[in-house]
Amino acid sequence: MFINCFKRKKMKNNILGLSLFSLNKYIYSYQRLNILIITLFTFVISVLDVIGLAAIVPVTLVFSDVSIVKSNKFLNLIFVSFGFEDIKYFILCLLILLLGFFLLKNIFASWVLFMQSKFITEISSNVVMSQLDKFSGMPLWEFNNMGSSILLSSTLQIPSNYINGIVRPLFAFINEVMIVLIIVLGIFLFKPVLFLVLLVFLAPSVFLIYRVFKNKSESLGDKILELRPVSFNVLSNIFNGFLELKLANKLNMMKGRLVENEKKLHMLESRAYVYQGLPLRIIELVAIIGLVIIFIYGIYFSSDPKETIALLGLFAASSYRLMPSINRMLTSVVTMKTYKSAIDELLYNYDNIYSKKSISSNDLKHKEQAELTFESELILDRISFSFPGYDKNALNNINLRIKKGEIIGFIGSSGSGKTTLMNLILRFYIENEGAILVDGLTLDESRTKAWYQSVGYVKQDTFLMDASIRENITLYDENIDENRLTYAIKQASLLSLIESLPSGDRTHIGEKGSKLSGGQRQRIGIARALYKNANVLVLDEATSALDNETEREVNESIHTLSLTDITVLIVAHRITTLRDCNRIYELKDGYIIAEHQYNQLAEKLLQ
Ligand SMILES: Nc1ncnc2c1ncn2[C@@H]1O[C@H](COP(=O)(O)OP(=O)(O)OP(=O)(O)O)[C@@H](O)[C@H]1O
Repeated sequence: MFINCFKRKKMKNNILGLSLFSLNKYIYSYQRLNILIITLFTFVISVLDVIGLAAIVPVTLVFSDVSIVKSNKFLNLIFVSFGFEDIKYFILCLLILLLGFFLLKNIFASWVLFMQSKFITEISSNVVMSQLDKFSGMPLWEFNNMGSSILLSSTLQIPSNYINGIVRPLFAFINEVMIVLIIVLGIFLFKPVLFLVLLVFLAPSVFLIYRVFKNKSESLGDKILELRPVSFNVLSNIFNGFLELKLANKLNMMKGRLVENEKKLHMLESRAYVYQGLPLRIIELVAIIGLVIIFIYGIYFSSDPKETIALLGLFAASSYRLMPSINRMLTSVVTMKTYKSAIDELLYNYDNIYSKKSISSNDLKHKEQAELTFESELILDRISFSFPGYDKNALNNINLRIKKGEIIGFIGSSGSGKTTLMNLILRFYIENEGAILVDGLTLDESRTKAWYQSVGYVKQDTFLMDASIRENITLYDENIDENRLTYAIKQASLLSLIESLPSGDRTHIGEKGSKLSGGQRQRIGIARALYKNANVLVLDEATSALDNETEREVNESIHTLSLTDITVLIVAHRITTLRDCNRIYELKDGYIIAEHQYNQLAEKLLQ
């Protein structure tokens, strides 16, 4: 569940609350015990840290005045109980004990750090998976509108920003807060005067540093997040339009835009880096001012110089330990502020995009799925559809009755609604009015998953991977059904091609099928649908970009399909593609305006 606006406003400025809230979303119930154990161990380390700090005091006391071993009750008890005779040997043993303690403490602390990093890696996988789920559940038009640069940034860059800019600093902050609190509590109990000195010097300066840097960091983070997709976008344009840009002599201009944007980004990142280092410098200065003030107090106001020296020693020791911790605390919060926008991107963007006009895969996960077979007919009953935000319908009152095994063609001028109609049949879009029925059953959310399994889709630019032919047909099926593969290859008229290749169907086809002709690519798309055992095959503009010879090859595949019981819906600009159709519907402005037979239509067009 995502938080409502009220909570959102309240949390908006509280980076710690917001970070904890967001983290909660990405920790699954079985991982909660881990986080408890890690927090407990972190607490133990903090206590050990304070013990280590406190242990330095008796050792330095013994060094400054050896007679303390006898006069101090506690030290004397150890000295006598363990049968020590030589004070020097006793001090040596104390030092070895101290060393051993620090060694073990630091080994344990490193192990906990390792556990923590492992846990953060798990969270990072959860974040990426959750982002991918979001996009795979997106309505088609939103997905297309988004563009690949946003997709890249949202699934790779933003999760990485979130982990490195929010989760790691949050864990570091929690570690340091525990240490600081325990040290401060120890000082309060042991030396209230020192506690007061720390309170007067360190607390206000820490607060001031935080106030100064937090807003600067947040605005820096926002700017960085804005600029990052710009670089992705320019790069993607350079990649996709390499040829055209080169011919138009615009490649250098594009490179310039990329470099300019990266320069701005690096400047912002450098500033963020400086902001992260500054607090330590300021805290160090404040600590030195504290030392000077204790000195002045000792010289002018104290009657007991020993007390001043002890106070100075303790102040120096605790500042020495507290300074890095306070610095890390501040740096963590400043970093979290810098990357706050990553939380906004993860939690709030793309969450409310699911409209009723599309079924998202998230919806399907939660809906009980029913079986569906297609044995008789597919009916489109008074279908109307408009895109969100558009008043005009893209489709109006579409009525169709398609029998199993029929081949149906769709023609019409550009923008008449052919692709929209196919997207409705494929259930990428959902009608505003009317219904689609398969064998009398309404194609609602409960039957969408089963329907996805029975339809195949071949577009003009068939999706092809840089893999072998068989991998492209089976889409990396782990248990390939060889009989079905052979059937699909034959029906899609790919057999002669495969037989001519030295590695047969194991031949790699290059990026986007660059080693194949247009017709061969389309036929791989058809074979894929056949391998999937699709009952319905949608060919959208599958032959419009092909030359006559390759079009003939694809048409041959369509003809072979017409002899099977597969239902084929063909959207075409080329009339010859529709030769095997039982009927051809003509669309205009979202209406079906005519029904044709191939021969009549061909004659009409020839006249
Ligand atoms: N994502 C979208 N958002 C808003 N309107 C859209 C969207 N996609 C298509 N349309 C509009 O819907 C109408 C039908 O478009 P569609 O793509 O279905 O036409 P088409 O007949 O397939 O055209 P073509 O032959 O050029 O592919 C057009 O007016 C188009 O502008």
